[in-house]
Amino acid sequence: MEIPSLDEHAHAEALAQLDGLVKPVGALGRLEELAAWLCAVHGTVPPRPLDDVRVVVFAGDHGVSVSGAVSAYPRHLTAAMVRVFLAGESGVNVLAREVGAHVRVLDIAVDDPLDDVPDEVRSRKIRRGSGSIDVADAVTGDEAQRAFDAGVAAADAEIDDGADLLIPGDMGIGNTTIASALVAAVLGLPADDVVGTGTGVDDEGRARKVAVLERALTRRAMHGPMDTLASVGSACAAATAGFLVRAAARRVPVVLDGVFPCAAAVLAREIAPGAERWWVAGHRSTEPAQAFALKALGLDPILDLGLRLGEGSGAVQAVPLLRGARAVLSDMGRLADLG
Ligand SMILES: O=C(O)c1ccc[n+]([C@@H]2O[C@H](COP(=O)([O-])O)[C@@H](O)[C@H]2O)c1
Ligand SMILES: Cc1cc2nc[nH]c2cc1C
Repeated sequence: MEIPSLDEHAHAEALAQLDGLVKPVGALGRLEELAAWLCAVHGTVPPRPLDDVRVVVFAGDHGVSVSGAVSAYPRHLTAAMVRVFLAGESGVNVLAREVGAHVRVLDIAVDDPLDDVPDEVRSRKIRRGSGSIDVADAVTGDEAQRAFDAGVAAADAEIDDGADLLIPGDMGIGNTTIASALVAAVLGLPADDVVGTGTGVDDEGRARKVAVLERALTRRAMHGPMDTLASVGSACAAATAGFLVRAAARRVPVVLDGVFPCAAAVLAREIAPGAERWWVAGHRSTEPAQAFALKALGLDPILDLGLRLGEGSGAVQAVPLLRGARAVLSDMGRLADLG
């Protein structure tokens, strides 16, 4: 998929106009950078409003959680949380409402039956029951590709429906182990450096996660990003990567959230170099793998609130700052007009 360049002319013009606003040069700090980035994304100064913000939560289970040893919570919570998203009562639902963002949940690979949820939630389902990455591939190469394509289609659906800004969210017990494995595999990092405590495992739980990664990373050679997604990733990671690449290809900005979407972003960047220019990092999670992923992507998180919920919850909190950055360029007075 071809990734367009950002508009460098609009970026330079934005920086020049920012310097001329009624404030000391540079006084709006990071907001100025974000304003210029939005101009480069939209190719206009000021950028367009970000009215229609959409979170798509990719929900799925991971074979690695079957043993119950890598998460502080039982795997059945993945399916249960899908119903919570649909009821509008999850953390991201509540926070998204505050900023007027829409939340959709997609069952990509939830293991427990979800026969009671609307068909559209399951319309992009890839499979149930994935491999535990320490002993087997998570999914087949064909499933990884189909999941990637499902993510592409999910982005297309939101963009065709008028989305101005996209946020990939995640829900999946055990997915911090998967995210860490992906980051370690692509960046060549030791397991012990990338593994965190996820939902809150103790030292022994963390040591089990490290052992899983060590086995997963040496189990077999991986040949390219799609093979890595199949081997130590998951259908959800592949779908998130597809979503990210498509947003960039269609010039729609993305706010990245915590460790899982950021790990998927590292893979997406391998698949489509340059796509990362269309993304900003919404917040810094507590997971070390997210810090490595952001560094590799060259992204500096907007917020640092100690969040580790996932779902897209941190990214939605950055939306008012992006809107503020746009408003500065659009509505502030100019020094030159002071006389
Ligand atoms: O976004 C993060 O950085 C983050 C950090 C820790 C946990 N989570 C969420 O918690 C779940 C994964 O945690 P775990 O311990 O089961 O691997 C999954 O549903 C994630 O959305 C998310
Ligand atoms: C309750 C709960 C909600 C979540 N949201 C994202 N990950 C989660 C993990 C748990 C355990």
